[in-house]
Amino acid sequence: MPAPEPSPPQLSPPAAGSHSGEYVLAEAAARARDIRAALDGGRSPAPSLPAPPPADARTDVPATDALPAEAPTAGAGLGRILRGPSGLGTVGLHLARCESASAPVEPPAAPAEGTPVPGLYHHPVPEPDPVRVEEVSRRIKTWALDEVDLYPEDWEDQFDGFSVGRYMVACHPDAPTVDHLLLATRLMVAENAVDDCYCEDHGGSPIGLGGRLLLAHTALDPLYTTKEYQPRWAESLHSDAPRRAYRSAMEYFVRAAGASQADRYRHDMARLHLGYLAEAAWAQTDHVPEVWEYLAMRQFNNFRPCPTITDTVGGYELPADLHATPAMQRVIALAGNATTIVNDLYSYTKELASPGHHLNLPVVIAEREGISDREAYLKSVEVHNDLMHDFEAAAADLAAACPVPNVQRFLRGVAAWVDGNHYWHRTNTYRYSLPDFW
Ligand SMILES: CC(C)=CCC/C(C)=C(\C)COP(=O)(O)OP(=O)(O)O
Ligand SMILES: [Mg+2]
Repeated sequence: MPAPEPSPPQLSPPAAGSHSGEYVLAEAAARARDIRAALDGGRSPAPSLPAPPPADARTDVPATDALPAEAPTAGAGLGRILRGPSGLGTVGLHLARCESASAPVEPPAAPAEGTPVPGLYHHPVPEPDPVRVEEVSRRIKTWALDEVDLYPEDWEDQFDGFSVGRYMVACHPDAPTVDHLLLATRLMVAENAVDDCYCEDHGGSPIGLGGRLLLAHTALDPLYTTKEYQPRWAESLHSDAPRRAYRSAMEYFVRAAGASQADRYRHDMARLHLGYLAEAAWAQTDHVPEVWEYLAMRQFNNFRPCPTITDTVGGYELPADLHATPAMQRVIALAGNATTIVNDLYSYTKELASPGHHLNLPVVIAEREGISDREAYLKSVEVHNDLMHDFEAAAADLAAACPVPNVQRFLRGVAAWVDGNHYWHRTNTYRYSLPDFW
């Protein structure tokens, strides 16, 4: 008979009348501090990155600026929490700004094109640092071509048109270096390679998707098996572009991330793959889900894995216990959902023009609620706006309840990702155009 398990540490119940969410957060914060202290004597180190590549004057380009001081539509208190403090004497509170103090000031980038969806609640961001954008764009292309053989020559225009460098620089204004930005950029490219090649317009299909996704997932979450079968699995990771991209991007990420950050990412990617499978199952049977069912699918088939790496890309770590609290999970889910409905709105005309019956929120609302395409689109804008307001309120509540610096910084990082994601969709006129509804 196995020895009895030691009983888990008992948490004393919250004092009568105390707020249970705050109690959970305070306990989690204290436990995270204890764990951290036990592991490293109380320091809160940034995970180290792989050795830098050969000297290159622009490899570690510091940020020239962080987040906008105040979003025009947010109240001053909320804006301060989500976007960081502003005003005299606050420069030192922006981590990215600290490093840039002695850097040459770059001329502001020319404003990018693109019109925001009318009535969409969003926060404009400063033009991403053009020096960083150029460097990330150059290095990601070298990685795609030389390290993972990602695409044939005739896809080059689409790769360039995706503008992934601009995307990631806009979404991670507090990344300390270009090496940190590349962690996010490789993963973003790999995630899109899987979506395009397995699910969508570059040879994707719902048929057989489950098997393909599961095998690709092992590039993130390795197979542990017997000596006889291990080598066949290892070879398989080089056998197509999506798997080569996942494997390599994850290798870089794991070297930079803490163990719980890597595991957080694996969990978020399993969620994403589950969402792809539901979408594919509905496509196979031509099923149009109810609106709430569509929203549930889209909570999984979602940008979530991108904002949740904000701490690794920022060079710090949100402890697992704090990430796992219900309040933080709610903030993350609302942020992910808002960013993903932004995609449904900006990619609406592209998806209408694509083969098959592509589901997005306006399409599902029009069909399920029997209203016009225009009314459904405008209703989808309202759904997005409600999600954004709920995200901001939940983030502000959490920031007030849990004044732990890494929590505050993580919340600012998620908000920055939300804003950068909107910026990228708005300005990516190569890929997206708005419908004629106004
Ligand atoms: C980058 C990442 C984790 C993406 C996962 C899910 C995904 C592909 C989206 C949220 C984008 O949606 P969609 O497939 O509709 O993309 P496009 O509209 O084709 O840009
Ligand atoms: Mg879309």
